[in-house]
Amino acid sequence: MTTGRTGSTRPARARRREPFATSVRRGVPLVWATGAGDDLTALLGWGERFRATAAGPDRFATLAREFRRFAAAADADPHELVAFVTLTFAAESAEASTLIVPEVVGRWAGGVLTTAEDVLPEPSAPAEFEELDVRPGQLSREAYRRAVAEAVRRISGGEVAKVVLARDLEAVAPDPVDVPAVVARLQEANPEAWTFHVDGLVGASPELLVALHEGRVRSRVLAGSAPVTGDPDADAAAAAALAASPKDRAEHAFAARSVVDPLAQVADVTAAGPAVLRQPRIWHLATDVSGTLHPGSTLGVLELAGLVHPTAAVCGAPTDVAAALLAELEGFDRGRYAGPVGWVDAAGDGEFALALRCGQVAPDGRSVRLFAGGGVVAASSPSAELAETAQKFLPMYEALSPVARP
Ligand SMILES: C=C(O[C@H]1C=CC=C(C(=O)O)[C@@H]1O)C(=O)O
Repeated sequence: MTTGRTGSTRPARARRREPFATSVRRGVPLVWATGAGDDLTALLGWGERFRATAAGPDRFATLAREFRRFAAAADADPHELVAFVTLTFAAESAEASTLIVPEVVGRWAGGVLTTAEDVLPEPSAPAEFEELDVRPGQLSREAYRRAVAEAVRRISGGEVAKVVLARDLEAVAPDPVDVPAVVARLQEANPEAWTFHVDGLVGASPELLVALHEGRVRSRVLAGSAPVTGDPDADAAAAAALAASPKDRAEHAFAARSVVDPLAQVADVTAAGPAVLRQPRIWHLATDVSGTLHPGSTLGVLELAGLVHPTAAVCGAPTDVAAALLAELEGFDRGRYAGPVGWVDAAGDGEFALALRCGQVAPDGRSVRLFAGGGVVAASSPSAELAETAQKFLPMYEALSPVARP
């Protein structure tokens, strides 16, 4: 399904020197942001010039085709014509995978917001502090523990090697959630992550599914976790234990292979890792993958995302068995959680994160469904996985309720 019109992109002409937190308060923009301080860069979008939605196994190809069709009719510099995209985790999801070309694109860098047109809304005033009421989601804590125990049994029986199991929470607000404030807090607290807001999906993911820039491919694969507590000695010990943990290294190896193998079919890639990566609330094992698309390749970043999704960081191994098992054991629709989220331009370049550490804001803005999951392998324990998911809810929880951080 598509709506919208075509037109041409005018040269950049409006520049505003203002904090990122002010730029995101101009209406409720589409957001893709990463970096700290002077290195913070963001792509922002206002309004809707074109929207395409898709479902099912062909959702990647459908959105890529619809965007190409739109771009072909638009008289624009391919690198200036940008779409924000969120795709569902599962082909069977009842939710839509959505691609939005904004009316106005903004680029925030070096303290300056640059837009092609000087038509932005004035920044809104922040909402009053409001504590959200966090309620159980569709999979209770006890049900999650049971699901992990059952997954370990199935792994021991040889049915599957790894499966990633998630649970959800419902954060309910008396007034509509102040999404710009949530975005600004997520970005400030998680500068190494990719902060996003696309079609009500908001979060800060530390995991880059795939990026493509003029033939150069990048990915950051994460799997294997330990909590960051703020105590330097305990944190150093946790990082060392994570780096040496056979359970986490096994969990990570599945994820790294699930990205490197498909990318190697279309690009010359090398992988560096795993290294221990510190996020504000959690350590991860991380492998950075980089390379160059094979000569003559016409693949864009959306097609690359479709090629690697779902990786074993969010699904498991073997992929098809793990996908069926997680659907059976979780028993809920993940929607866009753990699906690709990011942006693409009309040249096919762009960046996609895995939608982790995120929530889906309800259409009335009064609730946010939060998700977190963990990779289960033979040596996993239900209580440890439950604790790990609790740790992974923290970035969203802290951004929704502005509590002091250590
Ligand atoms: C599935 C999630 O995390 C993935 C990414 C990093 C580490 C993970 C882990 O250690 O289990 C997961 O594979 C999530 O945050 O919901």
